[in-house]
Amino acid sequence: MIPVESAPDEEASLPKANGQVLSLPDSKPYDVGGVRFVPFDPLNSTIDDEFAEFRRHSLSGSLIDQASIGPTLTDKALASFKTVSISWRDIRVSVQTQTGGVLPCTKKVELKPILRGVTGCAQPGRMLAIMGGSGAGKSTLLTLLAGRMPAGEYEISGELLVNGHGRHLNTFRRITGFVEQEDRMFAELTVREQLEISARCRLPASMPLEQKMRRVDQVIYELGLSKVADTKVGSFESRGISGGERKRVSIGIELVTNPPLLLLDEPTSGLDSFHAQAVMLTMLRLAREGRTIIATIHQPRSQIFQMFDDLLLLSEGYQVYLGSAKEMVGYFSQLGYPCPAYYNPADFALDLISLSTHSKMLEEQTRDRIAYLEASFSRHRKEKEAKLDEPLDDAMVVKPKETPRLLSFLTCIGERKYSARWVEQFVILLRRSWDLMLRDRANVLARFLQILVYALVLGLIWMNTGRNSSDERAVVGILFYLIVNQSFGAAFSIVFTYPMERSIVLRERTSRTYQVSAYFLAKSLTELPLLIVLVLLYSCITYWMVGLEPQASTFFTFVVILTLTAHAAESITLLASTSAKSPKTAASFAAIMIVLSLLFAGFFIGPNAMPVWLSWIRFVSFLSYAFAALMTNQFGSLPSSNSDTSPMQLFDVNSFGVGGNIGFLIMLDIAYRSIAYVGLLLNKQRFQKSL
Ligand SMILES: Nc1ncnc2c1ncn2[C@@H]1O[C@H](COP(=O)(O)OP(=O)(O)OP(=O)(O)O)[C@@H](O)[C@H]1O
Repeated sequence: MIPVESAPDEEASLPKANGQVLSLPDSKPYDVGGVRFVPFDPLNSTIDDEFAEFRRHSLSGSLIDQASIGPTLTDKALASFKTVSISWRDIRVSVQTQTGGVLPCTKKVELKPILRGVTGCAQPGRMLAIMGGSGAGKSTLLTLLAGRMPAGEYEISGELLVNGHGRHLNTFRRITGFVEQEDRMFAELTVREQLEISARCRLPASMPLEQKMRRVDQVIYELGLSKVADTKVGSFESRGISGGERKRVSIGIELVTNPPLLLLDEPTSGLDSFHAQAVMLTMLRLAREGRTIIATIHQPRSQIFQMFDDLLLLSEGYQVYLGSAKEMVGYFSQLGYPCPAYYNPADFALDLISLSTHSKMLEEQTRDRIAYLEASFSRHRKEKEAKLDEPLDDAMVVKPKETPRLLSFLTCIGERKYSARWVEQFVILLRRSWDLMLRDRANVLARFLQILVYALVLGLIWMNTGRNSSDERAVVGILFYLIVNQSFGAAFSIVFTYPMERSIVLRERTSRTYQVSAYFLAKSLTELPLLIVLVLLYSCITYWMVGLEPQASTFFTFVVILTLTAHAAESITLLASTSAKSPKTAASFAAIMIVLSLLFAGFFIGPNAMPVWLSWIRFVSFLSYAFAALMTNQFGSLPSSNSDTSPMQLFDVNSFGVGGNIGFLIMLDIAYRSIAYVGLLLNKQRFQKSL
């Protein structure tokens, strides 16, 4: 274990010479923060023996008896592996694209190839870089290797093995850390909090909390985040940690579970060269501890390029190189493309394999060159393919050496689908939701201000109206306005909450951090105390200023009805927002539902005057029960001067009484929330089931 208390700071932890951060030597032992690292012997595979390597690692990446495992990895078999090698062969991916006009009959569906036969392998203790120009297919390949290809859109073929076996995608995803290009996390949480949530939810329930926290400390140290551990991550609006630190937090969220295979999509994008180098150095260190690291990367500087062990080059979906990163320049030189002196090999490779569209002539030239490079690589591959069927002798089997720092992988992965128990997930999420709500102080203050303004303006406009018994119609208008006001206030306060969290929640759900039910309940309960306080404040001002029925029991019943109305409005909004993909769509859906509830509440049009085929809407309109409950509460016990013109008669208020209407209101509220929960459950990322 790394002595966390005496952890050196981030810069001190990087190997240096003359003040310059250096790339780590490939195979020599090195010191980091007083700890001696003994890296794996690099396997020094070259393009010439690529297939021998591919074969060896497919069969020997695991340290267990291969014969005891079936063709597809089960959880139990997987847990026996200490390291993971992944190999793929002739991967082809195409996507269906639509061209043509707006009308369905004028549209043409075409199959666009993205990857056209890609082969490779990634081995423990090594870092593989996938490079290529923009649109070459890097992210597609990485996403496919991570087992996260979106369902429906893509056609995929090829072979993919994990430690020599077909993979079970759900299990595979659990042992894989996938760091996306975009950093999706809560701006208001600190670095430590982000990692703690990941550790507490994703490490096994049997692991003591102290050990989980030690793991968080260790990751913070490993990623050089000690100085910013208690700083908020921040966002575009509120400055927090730097871009490089953000990227490392994203990596840390995946790293706390100690995955043996880490895939990173453009981990250096948007970073300055110093931070890019620091991030990649961290990756190299993690690789040398025995992990398998695969990263897509765009135009790395030469120091970063030197850190790669293996390289896979893609051009327009074609594979033009696979092998040792160091051998790449020699390989292209043999093909007649020497790298100029003092040139960054990464720049050289990208210039060589990129399609230029500046002029027709250049495009033709570069296309021919790419075709030649692809054909050369293909020839090379076919020569070696025959060797794959030859039996391997024992001497060829490579077993990674255990280093003092080699972590015991997969001990961190629990046997259950979700590592933490439901109650624990719920408590963690409740705490997070609560913190997020309170830390968004501007929003809480705005909600208080909004309630005060609404209540005071309303009270001033209709001051003492209720005390003037001849003005019963005006009181009805006020009662209806109160519930409409509460409904829209509550709806707009939460309409953006879920859509704004959606991308983070989707990421967390994909990595099986928690169950949706724990998240949903935690989120629902967090809103409740603030809602009650706000309704109470609103009622205290309006009720007495307007001069409604002065008994205490009527007042408290009024508060209960208004609270339930606001809660039901929140539920219907949640229903709209969990089914929508963007805040704008959520707001439109919520507005439609609340306006329909309002139109059929019985204020504008009585039940008998409603068109028969539409009148069913009043039964699912929460405002119709809220309005009837408020009317009965206000007028139910009052002797009317003229029963024909009493407000209860005029508005055809139902005879369920206050209790009955409150009961229906609660039932509708529960129904809306339940549908919202189902919407949330279904609104998830879906992945291809094959490969
Ligand atoms: N769902 C899709 N629909 C249409 N085209 C797609 C789809 N997915 C990928 N592509 C296309 O496939 C090609 C490869 O995309 P990919 O994102 O893998 O490239 P990349 O090498 O990662 O590029 P960059 O470095 O710019 O991110 C691109 O031309 C992209 O437009």
